[in-house]
Amino acid sequence: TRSTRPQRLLRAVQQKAIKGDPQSVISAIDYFCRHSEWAMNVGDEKGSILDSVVCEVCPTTALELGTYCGYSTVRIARLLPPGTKLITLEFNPAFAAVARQVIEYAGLQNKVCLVEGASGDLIPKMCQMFGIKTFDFVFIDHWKDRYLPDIKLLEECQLLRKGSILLADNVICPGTPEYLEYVRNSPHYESKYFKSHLEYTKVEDGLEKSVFLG
Ligand SMILES: CCCNc1ncnc2c1ncn2[C@@H]1O[C@H](/C=C/CNC(=O)c2cc(-c3ccc(F)cc3)cc(O)c2O)[C@@H](O)[C@H]1O
Ligand SMILES: [Mg+2]
Repeated sequence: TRSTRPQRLLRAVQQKAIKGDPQSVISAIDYFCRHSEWAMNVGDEKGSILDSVVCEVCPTTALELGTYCGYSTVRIARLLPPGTKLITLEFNPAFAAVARQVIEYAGLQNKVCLVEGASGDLIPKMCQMFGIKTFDFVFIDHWKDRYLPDIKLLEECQLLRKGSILLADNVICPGTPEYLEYVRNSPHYESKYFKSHLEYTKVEDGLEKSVFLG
């Protein structure tokens, strides 16, 4: 049977990147998506905004919703100091299998914990599974209609603290109108929009950075 796009993306990493070199894995995926097949990775332009926010926050605990092929997982994990963990949630087993291999190729398996399952089921288990009290940083890039319910769940589970940073992809394209309305109007958040472009295209998109105020 035909390979899937994530499998072809993984093959491009294995053929073009250097094992243990996260930057070469990132470049191989960006090259594949620009010159072979578009894929819904955050990409290089929004990715450098992601990098700067991660470096500014220096999180000790980080969560990613929607691993897909592990591109943003590698971008985030490569910037984390030793001893910190990025927990990434992915409910599609085929995507999770590809992501594990991408993360391992980058040599970042010790900084990442990929948990297979739905965010709605797993978020309430973060404390019992990992002893996590609160997350310093959350990157949101899963199904767009799940952004809002999942941050409300993070609030309910008391997994956010004063100063926790949420960074959401695709707030323009495909768009997350309910999420934007909430974080921009809620007294519990201070929000800022980072204008950019949809990965590998000239279409406008951007990232919304929201600080939880408690
Ligand atoms: C139970 C569902 C909610 N909980 C969930 N828990 C764990 N993982 C979940 C997940 N939802 C979705 N996922 C996973 O996240 C990923 C989903 C990402 C959805 N992303 C998009 O749709 C997207 C789409 C575009 C896009 C933009 C323009 C266009 F023309 C076509 C596509 C661009 C992006 O950057 C995107 O992120 C998959 O790997 C999926 O299996
Ligand atoms: Mg996205």
